[in-house]
Amino acid sequence: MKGAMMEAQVLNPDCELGEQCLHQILTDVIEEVKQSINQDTVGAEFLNSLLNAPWLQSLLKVYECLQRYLRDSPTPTLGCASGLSFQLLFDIRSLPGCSEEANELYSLLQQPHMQTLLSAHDVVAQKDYDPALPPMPEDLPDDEEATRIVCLVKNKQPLGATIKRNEVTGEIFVARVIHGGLADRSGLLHAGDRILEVNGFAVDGMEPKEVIQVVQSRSQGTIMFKVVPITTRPVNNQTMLYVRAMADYSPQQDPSIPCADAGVSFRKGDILEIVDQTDALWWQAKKLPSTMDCAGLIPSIDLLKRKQRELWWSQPYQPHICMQTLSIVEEEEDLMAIDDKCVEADEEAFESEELREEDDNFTTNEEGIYIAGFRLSMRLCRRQFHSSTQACCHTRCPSSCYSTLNCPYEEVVRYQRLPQDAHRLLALTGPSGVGVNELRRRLIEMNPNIFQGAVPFTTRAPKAYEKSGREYFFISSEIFDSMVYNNRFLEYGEYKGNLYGTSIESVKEVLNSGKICIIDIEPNAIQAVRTHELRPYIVYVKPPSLERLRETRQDSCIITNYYMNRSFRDEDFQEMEEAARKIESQYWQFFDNVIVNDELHDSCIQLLTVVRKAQDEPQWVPVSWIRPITES
Ligand SMILES: Nc1ncnc2c1ncn2[C@@H]1O[C@H](COP(=O)(O)OP(=O)(O)OP(=O)(O)O)[C@@H](O)[C@H]1O
Repeated sequence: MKGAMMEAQVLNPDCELGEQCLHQILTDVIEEVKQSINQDTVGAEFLNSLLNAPWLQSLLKVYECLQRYLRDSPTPTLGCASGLSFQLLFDIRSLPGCSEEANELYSLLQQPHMQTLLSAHDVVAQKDYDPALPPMPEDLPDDEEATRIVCLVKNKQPLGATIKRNEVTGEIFVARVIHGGLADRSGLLHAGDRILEVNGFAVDGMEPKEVIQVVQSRSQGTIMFKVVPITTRPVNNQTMLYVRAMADYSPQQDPSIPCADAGVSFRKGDILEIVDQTDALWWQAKKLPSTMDCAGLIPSIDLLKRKQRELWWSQPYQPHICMQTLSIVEEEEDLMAIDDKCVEADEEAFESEELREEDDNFTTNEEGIYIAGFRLSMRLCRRQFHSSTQACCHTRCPSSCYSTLNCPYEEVVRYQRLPQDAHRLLALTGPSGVGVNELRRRLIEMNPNIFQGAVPFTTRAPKAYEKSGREYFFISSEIFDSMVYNNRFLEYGEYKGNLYGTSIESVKEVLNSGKICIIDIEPNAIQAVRTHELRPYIVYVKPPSLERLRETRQDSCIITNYYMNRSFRDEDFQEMEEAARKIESQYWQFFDNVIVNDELHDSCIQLLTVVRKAQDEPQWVPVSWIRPITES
């Protein structure tokens, strides 16, 4: 702007900057910009439209006037022009015969516009800007309460306040003012104000419902409240808080909510902006993304915990997944009796299958680059745990088993990975057979320089062709146990007497190398993966409809506990659908993204988009990942 002014000064030498003739300067600048528009410059067009804007022109004119006023600092020649005009009117009227000019002056001074102008002149001249209040009535009783008349102009929006009745006195109070609602924006109604009248109706003794009827009888227009304002208003020192809901909530199904219409319903995984926590039981929040100004009621963390606990106790007892120990798994393995109808693949069979994998290029890509983390034993070991009654939890479990009960809202912040930060771990999960490994493999194959799997650990002996650190890290049972003891595994388990596990170190090694680590995890390992060092982005691979499964998996094969690569059957699809339902009901809140694996090609493209999003776009992540809680 300074540059523009200098330029303008050159254009019009008659205009001195000292005289503040900005308007003239601007006109010259516009002229200059017009010429540059001929050169088809987009920036110049924009500047032209900006400088031509009527509001800017008017503003500058006002500015000039004010500058002139400040410079001249005029003083009024008289302070009571309206008084003088009355005197004149009186004098003219009392003249026996008056000239034409006197008559014209009389009619001019009599005009309301002129009188208002003179009166405004006097206010400015006398600097008498305070409102004139009527004198206080002298017979006011000493105990008279100060009342306030509040007029709100209601449109179709709700008023944004709830009321309650004092059961002893029958008085009606404003219970709460909803953040961002009409009442809140007016700044005139506050929680604790006692309502005396609504639209002229005295409300003392009325039921809250009746009061609301009076309010609602006027859906639009002015609503007048006569209130006794609360004397000590709580200081509003609210800070904005963002949380991820870990439970579902429906105000319509909650008999304890003070006003269901003011409630906000939410589902697991929704992000809520909490704007008011004044009330110990009912907070005010907005569900994001939101275009609404007005917040609504949600249960506070303590109240929601209580509700969750009540619900939990009212449900039939189920042994919790985290209560199982390794010995139980061993028993589970015994339960894996050989089904007459199945041919159980024995160790040898698996070995030969593993060899065949190599031949099939299953773990090497076209360039012969080895892809870690797809070995059958590891996959079968995990699958066995998953399919065996879902009762085992061989995952590092830093949070409590009842984490949802302990923390129905998880505090989150917006996190944008910086280019110099390690990539976020990409963890895929889904029901067995849905295609998690297929998608993962394709992604790594497409771009082995960008994506890499984590090399698992095992206690089994290496085969002749295997290399430690490639297929597996081969370690002793003692070392494996100590790693378990030290919580170094994201998940681990036993298969045919050997232990297998994915360690945090394996994942970190990939991340530290600058690549994107992509792993598949069982849903019950999600909690273990969600740490600030890995900052995982969790993608749920969801099966499409049964119909689409039948259509798309016609030529695909499934690896079951007993069969290698057998064709999908209808019961596999049904099992997959059932497993998906269970996973979604338990873990939905942890999913950052969902891919419905319908057409494989489309799913791969979707996954690539998701990966880019995960690494390059801001995401809501637990606050503890950004500000780790230090233990004292
Ligand atoms: N969208 C798809 N269309 C057709 N076939 C698919 C699709 N996705 C995966 N498949 C095939 O389904 C079979 C099972 O997929 P995959 O092995 O990836 O399952 P998974 O989810 O890893 O399950 P598990 O962990 O139990 O092995 C494979 O033969 C795979 O090629």
